[in-house]
Amino acid sequence: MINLTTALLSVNQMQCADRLTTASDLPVAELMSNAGLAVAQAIIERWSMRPVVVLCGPGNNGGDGFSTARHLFDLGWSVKIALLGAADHLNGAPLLHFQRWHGAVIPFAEVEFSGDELVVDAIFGAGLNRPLDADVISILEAALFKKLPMVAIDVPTGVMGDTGQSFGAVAVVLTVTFLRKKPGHVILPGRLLCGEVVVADIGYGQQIASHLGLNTFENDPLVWLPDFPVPHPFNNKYSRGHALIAGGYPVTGAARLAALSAARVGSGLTTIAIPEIALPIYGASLLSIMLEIINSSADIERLLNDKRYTAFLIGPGCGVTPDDFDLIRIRVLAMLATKRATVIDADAISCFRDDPKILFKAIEGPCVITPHEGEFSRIFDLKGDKLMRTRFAARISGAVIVLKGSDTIIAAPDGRAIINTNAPASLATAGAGDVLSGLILGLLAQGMDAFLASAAAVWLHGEAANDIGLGLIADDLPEAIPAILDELLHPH
Ligand SMILES: NC(=O)C1=CN([C@@H]2O[C@H](COP(=O)(O)OP(=O)(O)OC[C@H]3O[C@@H](n4cnc5c(N)ncnc54)[C@H](OP(=O)(O)O)[C@@H]3O)[C@@H](O)[C@H]2O)[C@H](O)CC1
Ligand SMILES: [K+]
Repeated sequence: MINLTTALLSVNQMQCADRLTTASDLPVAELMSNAGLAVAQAIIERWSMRPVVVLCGPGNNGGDGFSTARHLFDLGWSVKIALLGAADHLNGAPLLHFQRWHGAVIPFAEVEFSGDELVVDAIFGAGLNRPLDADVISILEAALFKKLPMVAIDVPTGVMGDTGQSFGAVAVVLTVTFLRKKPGHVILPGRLLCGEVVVADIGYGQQIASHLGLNTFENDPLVWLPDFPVPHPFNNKYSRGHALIAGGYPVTGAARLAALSAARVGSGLTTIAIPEIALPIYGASLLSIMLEIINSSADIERLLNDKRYTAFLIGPGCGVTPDDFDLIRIRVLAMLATKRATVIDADAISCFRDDPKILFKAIEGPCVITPHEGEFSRIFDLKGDKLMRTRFAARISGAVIVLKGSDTIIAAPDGRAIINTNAPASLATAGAGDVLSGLILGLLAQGMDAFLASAAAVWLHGEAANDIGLGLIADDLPEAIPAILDELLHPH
């Protein structure tokens, strides 16, 4: 069972949490009061007292706003409420909190932000279900134009909680959400629009998380560290697996980067299978990485039948010309036929563009496919948000899908998904993808579960890039892995 600490809540799961909680012990109005107190708390921890305007919508998000306004007012702050729509449309808990408010209330149309120095966005939250109307967009843009810091309740108005997509949202400084983050807090552009995210427990109780069927997580060692292969005294180089990479020619750097990465992340042995013509190039630059010459399909068969190889990688540097396609496809299918862990990257993905079903049908063992958006669209004809597309691709292919980007998503065929948030923009550089596929290969070679190995590799990849900083080139990444592993496995 994956640690639920970094689990993300869908809008439905949030509503389920509300129902489970209000059915048992806490009425919605009290949850709402606690929500307002949490928002007020987060504000006073970050800003000195100043005039605040709370923009309130017609539903429970607005209700949180009324409650926030009252808590700030009770602390001596100067607060006014701007209400979208008519007060007599309010009902339930929002109405109750509106009735407890005795300060100024102005209609949205009269908001000018004159004298205001802080804006609380309590217009729409989890209930957003369509693009914003012009009056809402203009008020948000007016606040932005006046450079007023904004605090969003639950999510910035206009951000879809389940997907991170924006329908007219503007960036806020701070977002206060409840019980757990939503996917919209970590997937782009939502992540960038939310600013700092504070998660408050407003009375749900942590045990409720285990009743919500949570299957989406923010990437963090908490999710996969228990399954991470750690060297131990009884290890020998054979017990730590043997990674095999199909080496390209004349593009040889990709496979070498992948091999170094697999070795650095702990694969006991790492071999690159290369055509004889490439021997001088590979041989001149590699020491601990071994080489196998393959000049015929019989050579490949011999290698793949050797059970000592525990995981395969094909794709980096394969070279995409039509006559290459057939050879690459044959090799991919031969690797998959062994049912041993296989990573399929780059051109080994693209070469199935004409008939992806051939690839999907051959996937019976642990398999990880690592496309960027372009390669993804060559084998998956899917529309919709990134999280849904990655999940669906995993389900129809039977592979773990690593859809790369600043918000890489790792999805398993069983529906679980992990969203990565540590990757710096400097990773958009040639060869970084080869390093990532090598890291995944190295962990698979040691027997790690394909889904968790992919998440761990994506996280290590981002951490290494953060350690290196600007000016990063892919060549630096494998050498940065030991320090990350040391920090991860031997925290100081
Ligand atoms: N126990 C609880 O429920 C708690 C909830 N919390 C807060 O509640 C919000 C979610 O509240 P909800 O009422 O479900 O939805 P919103 O307040 O986000 O939106 C209200 C309604 O507005 C309509 N809507 C949606 N999108 C738009 C739009 N673009 N333009 C205009 N109107 C829109 C929609 O109603 P319709 O009938 O018009 O479809 C929404 O229902 C959650 O975010 C939390 O902040 C508390 O935090 C905890 C307790
Ligand atoms: K909001």
